[in-house]
Amino acid sequence: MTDLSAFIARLPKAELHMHIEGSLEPELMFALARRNGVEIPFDSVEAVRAAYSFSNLQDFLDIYYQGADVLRTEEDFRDLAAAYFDRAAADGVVHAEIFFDPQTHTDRGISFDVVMRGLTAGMDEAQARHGISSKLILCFLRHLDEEAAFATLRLAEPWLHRIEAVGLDSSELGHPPEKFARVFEAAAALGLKRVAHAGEEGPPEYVHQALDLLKVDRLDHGNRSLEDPGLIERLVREQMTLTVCPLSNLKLCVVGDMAEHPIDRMLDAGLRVTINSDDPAYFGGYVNDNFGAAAEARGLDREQLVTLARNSFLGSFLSEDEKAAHVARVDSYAAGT
Ligand SMILES: Nc1ncnc2[nH]cnc12
Ligand SMILES: [Zn+2]
Repeated sequence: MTDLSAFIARLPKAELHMHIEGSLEPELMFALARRNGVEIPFDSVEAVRAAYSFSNLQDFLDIYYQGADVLRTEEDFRDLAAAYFDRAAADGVVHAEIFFDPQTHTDRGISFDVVMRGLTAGMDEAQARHGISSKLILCFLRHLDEEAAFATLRLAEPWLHRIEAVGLDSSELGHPPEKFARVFEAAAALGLKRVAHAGEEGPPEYVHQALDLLKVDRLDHGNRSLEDPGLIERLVREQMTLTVCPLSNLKLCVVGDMAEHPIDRMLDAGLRVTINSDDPAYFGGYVNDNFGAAAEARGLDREQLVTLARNSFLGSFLSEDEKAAHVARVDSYAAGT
């Protein structure tokens, strides 16, 4: 282990952009397929991994939604969450705000309550076993319509005590944030915070819409904001947190090579950027792999890594006191190493 990867390994951090369905490792996919008697179109774990070669977001989404079909019972969702939290704990994650895609499940006849009971059981166990705190972000699938998003929001109402925010994910191009402005307004009225994927494949205009129409508290990805200097200035001025996902960007061809990743340009511009894993089972790495890959390719130093870790808490939905306590832990770790 290099000095830098040892430093990353124990750096306290929060993860703010991780789709729980995207943490389904092929081994668990096979175990759940067997347990539930579900056919999957692969012979082996190796064959699954070999199929994970994508040329854009849609390529990935097609296989990601197919993989989620093995998730059927409350226990499956609990096992999925438990596996993620065990792995995250090993990476020094002390707080996670995780996405889930209820429509992927309710559209297959799995009830919203089954998903919620399973995920929240996994979250509560992670708190007890590892001391990891966590929050849930309900994502609407943007390739579906506004009415379906409203129906999902209604299903969430009995669970608002366990849901922190709503998000927007799936196929970005052709599905601008404006399509969901009224749903996000209704979510805000219910007291939910708001985030949205924007500027991953979509143009800077989608980032403007996420800010102006969805009134997001945090921006997921946001890479293409760099094409619009006025937008960068605004994001810096508003101290908007961007949840950047380097290995995802590489695997989905948002960047051609990690050596071209803009993470250091974003930091230099004064953007409040964080590093996250997005869909770790599909993109070849958990959060520390993402820190390591970006640090190596872009020559990030300890000070930049500490800024990224501080940002992960500052950009979280923890209380101001909790944020301050975590930031103090990051600073004392940095001072002691
Ligand atoms: N990177 C990503 N972008 C959009 N939707 C997603 N769903 C899971 N991962 C995603
Ligand atoms: Zn994502």
